[in-house]
Amino acid sequence: MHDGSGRIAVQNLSKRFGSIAAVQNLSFTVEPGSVTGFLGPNGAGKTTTLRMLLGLVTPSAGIATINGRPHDQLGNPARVVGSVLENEGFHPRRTARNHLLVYAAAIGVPDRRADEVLGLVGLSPAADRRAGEFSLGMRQRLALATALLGDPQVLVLDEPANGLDPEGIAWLRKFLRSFAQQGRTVLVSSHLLAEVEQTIDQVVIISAGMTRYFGTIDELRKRQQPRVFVRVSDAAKLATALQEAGLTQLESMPDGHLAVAGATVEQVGDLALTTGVAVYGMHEDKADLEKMYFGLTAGQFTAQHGPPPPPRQQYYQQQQQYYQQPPQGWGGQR
Ligand SMILES: Nc1ncnc2c1ncn2[C@@H]1O[C@H](COP(=O)(O)OP(=O)(O)OP(=O)(O)O)[C@@H](O)[C@H]1O
Repeated sequence: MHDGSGRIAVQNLSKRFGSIAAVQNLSFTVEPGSVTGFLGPNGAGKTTTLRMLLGLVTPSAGIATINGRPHDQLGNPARVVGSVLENEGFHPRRTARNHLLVYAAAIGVPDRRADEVLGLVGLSPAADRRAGEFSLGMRQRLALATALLGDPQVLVLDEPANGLDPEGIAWLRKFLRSFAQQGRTVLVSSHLLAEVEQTIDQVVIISAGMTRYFGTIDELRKRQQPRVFVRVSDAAKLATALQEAGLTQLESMPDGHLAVAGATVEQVGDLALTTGVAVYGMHEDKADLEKMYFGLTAGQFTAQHGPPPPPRQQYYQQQQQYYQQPPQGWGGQR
């Protein structure tokens, strides 16, 4: 049987659909008590990965486990993991409560659980309305209620904020956090960092089916370096002075600015003054998580067809420093 840990482990997971490498050697873990974001642009392989985790797609290589077991070895999986995937279908003429009663019977939980989960997702007032009349946001809540029927230890949600209004998103955020605070596990996919940034503790970022970053969101924030952009009378002279002062991460921008990473405007201004170059303009580019996410996932479509052209290539390579190798010690491929 499974180990009851609430841990999700994805190890060297790959999936090919003919010539398309949808997922390539992906590895990450999701621990209980946390909300983990699973981020990547459209077509990055998120849904395919989640479907492999949930036993709906067979991996070409590698293994995805929940509680130490692949999905098909979980016994009564609805008691362990609840999931909401894209395009969940509901019988349009069935009421929300009836829909839940059918599922409750299928997984062997008492009927009263249907009303409990309707309450949990804020759908009690709509219990007797037909699902066909529901808005997209209400359907998302009903799908979540269905996932919660078995009182699972683990929740896996694919783009759950789709169709939710700002109030719905705020509600979902609070719900997922309190679910995780009970020592449960939440893995939530999105293609928008901003949508999940305030909800998640951990993040797995993928692009073109490969892991680009795996770690805490705080660590990701810390890795960002603000840059100072300066336009001067003699950029080469200032660059030499900056390097001598230990500020070596420099880049000449196409618009003539010199970008200096890890420096303050005061440092750059003072150095320009002592070096004797005139400053025509200067601004600081504050650390921006969204920009960094974009940098990590940029090139998804160019990477497979040769290197992207400069200056993007330069930027892309810079971002590689943020790439964090998955933890060592994974088992081999299955
Ligand atoms: N059943 C399938 N047959 C063929 N190709 C597939 C199949 N499912 C997914 N793919 C391809 O695998 C790649 C990854 O798709 P996937 O749906 O996993 O990405 P995603 O990150 O979930 O994207 P989105 O955010 O748009 O939902 C895409 O190129 C997609 O076209």
